[in-house]
Amino acid sequence: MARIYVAGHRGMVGGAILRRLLAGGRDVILTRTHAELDLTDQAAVRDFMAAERPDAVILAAARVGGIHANNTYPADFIYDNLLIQANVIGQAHAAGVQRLLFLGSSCIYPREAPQPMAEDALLTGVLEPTNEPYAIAKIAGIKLCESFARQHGRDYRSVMPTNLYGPGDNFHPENSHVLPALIRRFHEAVRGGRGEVVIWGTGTPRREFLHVDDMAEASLFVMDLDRATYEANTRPMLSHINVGTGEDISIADLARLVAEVTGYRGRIRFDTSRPDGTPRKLMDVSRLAAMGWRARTALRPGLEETYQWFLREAASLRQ
Ligand SMILES: NC(=O)C1=CN([C@@H]2O[C@H](COP(=O)(O)OP(=O)(O)OC[C@H]3O[C@@H](n4cnc5c(N)ncnc54)[C@H](OP(=O)(O)O)[C@@H]3O)[C@@H](O)[C@H]2O)C=CC1
Ligand SMILES: C[C@H]1O[C@H](OP(=O)(O)OP(=O)(O)OC[C@H]2O[C@@H](n3cnc4c(=O)[nH]c(N)nc43)[C@H](O)[C@@H]2O)[C@@H](O)[C@@H](O)C1=O
Repeated sequence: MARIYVAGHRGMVGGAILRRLLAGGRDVILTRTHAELDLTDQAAVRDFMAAERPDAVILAAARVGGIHANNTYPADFIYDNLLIQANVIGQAHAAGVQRLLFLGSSCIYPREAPQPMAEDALLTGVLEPTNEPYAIAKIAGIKLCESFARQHGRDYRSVMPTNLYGPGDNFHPENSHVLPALIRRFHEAVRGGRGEVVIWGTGTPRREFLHVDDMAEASLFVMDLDRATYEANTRPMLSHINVGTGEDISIADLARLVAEVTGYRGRIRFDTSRPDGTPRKLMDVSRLAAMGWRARTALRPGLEETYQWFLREAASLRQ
C-alpha cells in the first residue's frame, strides 16, 4: 500500500490518473487543491512534503493552455511552470521521496524535427516560437528529474504526452487547446443556428490526439516499470518517454470530424490571421510500444464520448 501524491488532481490528466488509481484500490492517494497548496510557493511545498512524505509523486499540475494562451502569456507559462516543477521535484527529493513521474509535453521538440519525433530529437534544433517559454520549462523539468536521478539516485521519470483530450478538459473559447475549442464552437453554432464557424490558421497543421484515459494508463504503466527497463529504454541520459497514438490528422479534417459529431452542417472558414504554430508534431511511440504499451482509443469514438461529457457538464465548465 503506497502513499501517492497526485499534483493537479482536479485537472484533466490529474483527474484521469486519480480515477485510475482509485479504481485500482491499491494505494493511499494524497491530493491538495490549488487553493490548499499553491505549488509555486516553495515553503508551502516544502512543509507539505516534509509533513506527508509520500512514497511517490505524480506531477500533473502545470499552467496549461493552447496556442493563443501560450502566445499571449509567455511569462506566466515559463515562470509558473519552472516554479511548480522546481518546488515539487526539489522538495520531493528533500523529503526523501524516491519515486516521481513528471508530465512534459510534445512541444519540447524542435519545430522542424524529423517526423515522427523520437526522444533523441530533444535539443537538436530551435523550438516553435508560439510555445517556446512553456517548452523551455518542460525541458527543464526533464533535466531536473534526470539530474536528481544521476546525482542522488532518485527514480524520477518523465513522460512526454502528445496533444490530449477528453473528460475534464478546458473548453475556454480562447485559452483552450484546439479540440475542446472546436467542440464548444461547433456546438454553440448548432444551438445558435449559425451558418459559419471560424477556425484559426490555415487548417493545414497536423496534430496527434490521445484520449486522456489512455494517457493515465500510460503514465501508471511507465511509473510501474522496473527501473532497469526504464533506464535501458531512456539511455543515454535517463531522459524521457513519448506517449501518443502514432497517428495524426490535419486541423481542417479535425474540424470536419467535430462538425459531424456535433451535427453542424454549415460552412467552415479559416482565419489565417491566427497562428498555425508547429506544422506537425507526430510522436515516435516505438520505445513505449517496445515496452508493451499502446494507445487504445480511436479519435472518432473518443471525440463522441468527450462531446457527450461536454453536454452533461456544460453548465459547470471551467471559464
Ligand atoms: N492538455 C494537453 O493537451 C496536454 C497536457 N500536457 C501536460 O499534462 C499535464 C496536465 O495537463 P492538463 O490536465 O491538460 O491541465 P489542466 O489545466 O487541466 O490541469 C492542471 C492542473 O494543475 C493545477 N495547477 C496549476 N497551477 C497550479 C499551482 N500553482 N498550484 C497548484 N495547482 C496548480 C490546476 O489547478 P487550477 O485549475 O485550480 O489552477 C489544474 O488542476 C501538464 O503538465 C501539461 O503540461 C502535456 C501535453 C498535452
Ligand atoms: C499540447 C500542445 O498544445 C499547444 O500547442 P498546439 O498543439 O499548437 O496548440 P493548440 O491545440 O492550441 O493548436 C493546434 C492547432 O489548432 C489550430 N486551431 C484552429 N482553431 C483553433 C481554436 O479555436 N483554438 C485553438 N487553441 N487552436 C485552434 C491552431 O491554429 C493550431 O494550428 C501548446 O500548449 C503546446 O505547448 C503543447 O504542449
